[in-house]
This record gives sequence, C-alpha cells and structure tokens, in this order.
Amino acid sequence: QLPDGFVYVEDEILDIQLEMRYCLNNNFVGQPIDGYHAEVCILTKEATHALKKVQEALKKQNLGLKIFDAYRPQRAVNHFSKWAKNVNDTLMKQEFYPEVDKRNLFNEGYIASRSRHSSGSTLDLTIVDLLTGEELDMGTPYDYFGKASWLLHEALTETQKSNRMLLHNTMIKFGFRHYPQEWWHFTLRGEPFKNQYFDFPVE
Ligand SMILES: C[C@@H](N)C(=O)N[C@H](C)C(=O)O
Ligand SMILES: [Zn+2]
Repeated sequence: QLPDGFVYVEDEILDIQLEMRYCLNNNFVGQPIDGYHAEVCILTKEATHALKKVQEALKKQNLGLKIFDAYRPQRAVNHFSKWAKNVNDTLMKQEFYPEVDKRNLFNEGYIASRSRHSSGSTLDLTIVDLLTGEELDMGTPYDYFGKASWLLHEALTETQKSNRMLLHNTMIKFGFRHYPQEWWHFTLRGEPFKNQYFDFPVE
C-alpha cells in the first residue's frame, strides 16, 4: 500500500521500461541501496500523468522511455552519504566517477543529501529505440558523474547532442524541469510534495 498520492508507474504506463539501478549491483555504490526492496518504480500521480504524455509523444517516433530511478527513500540517500564517507571504498570509481574525487561528489552536485527524488516527483531516465530495444547514445552512461554528463557539454557528437535535446525538450514540453549537471535527471514543475522527504521503502 503506497501513501496517498503515489502510484506504481508501470501500472499507469504499461509499455514503459524499467532498470531500477539502486535495487541492483549495477550502480555507483556497487550493491543494492537501502530501502530498495523490489524492482518497481514509484512516483506521484501528477508526475506519472505528465510522464505518460512524454511516452505517448515519443511513441510516435518509435521511441520510448526507460527509467533508472524515481521516488528514492531518505534511507537510500543516507546510504549514499555513509558510502561517501568511506573514502577507501572506490569499487565502482572507474565506471561511474573516474575524474571526480569521491570526497567531492556531494559538494560538486552529483549526489544530494536532501534529494528531490525523495519528494516523489523526480526521476532519472533515458530514451530507447523501440525497434532495436537499444538505449539512444547520450554520450555517457547513466550516473556517470563528471562534466561529460552536463547537458550542454561540448565534446559530444551531433547525434549525442540531439539525443540529449530530444529527451530534454520532450520532458520540458510536458511539465518537467531539468538539472543541468545530469542529462537524465528531471523534476515535475509544481510538484505536490515539494517540502516533504518521504522514507517509505520501494517494494
Ligand atoms: C545520484 C544521481 N542519480 C542523482 O539523482 N543526483 C541528484 C543530484 C540527487 O541525488 O538528487
Ligand atoms: Zn536523479
């Protein structure tokens, strides 16, 4: 039973793809994150409603959305903070933050200790080609913490730039705003629980 105002996104947008990274080992910590108990995707009703319009618009071009993270419990954010304090644990550095000192991931803005994700209207996502099943080339993988993931990074191919702009412009058109340091991170404008940080588990 979810709190009032929240839904499972996959129940509302039937053809959406999920790869909920913080429930898996394939993330910057290298293990499942506290509070993620099942590979399900939770958002507020308002964010899901807007996201459905994004999915419908992309479908006309044989494209669709893949979500990596959405509602994030505060205990997961706390897990990130605890992990960051252990500077000797650099298991996933080469893949996720090769150019940033682990000590700076929070103060350089790549991870937040009070995350918009915990209010339930923020999500991390990319676009997939429905014909091939492949993710579009965005120039970096998801959660690559570094300047190459900034939306307007210059050293990208024209295809990578246009793929980023397609995701950005479609999300903006249907009511989201973007976080400039991470091409994948969007928050619903006028989100319903802006000042609340929830801690119910993802299950
Ligand atoms: C950790 C990354 N996926 C992310 O969501 N970063 C922002 C800044 C956050 O933690 O809210
Ligand atoms: Zn995010």
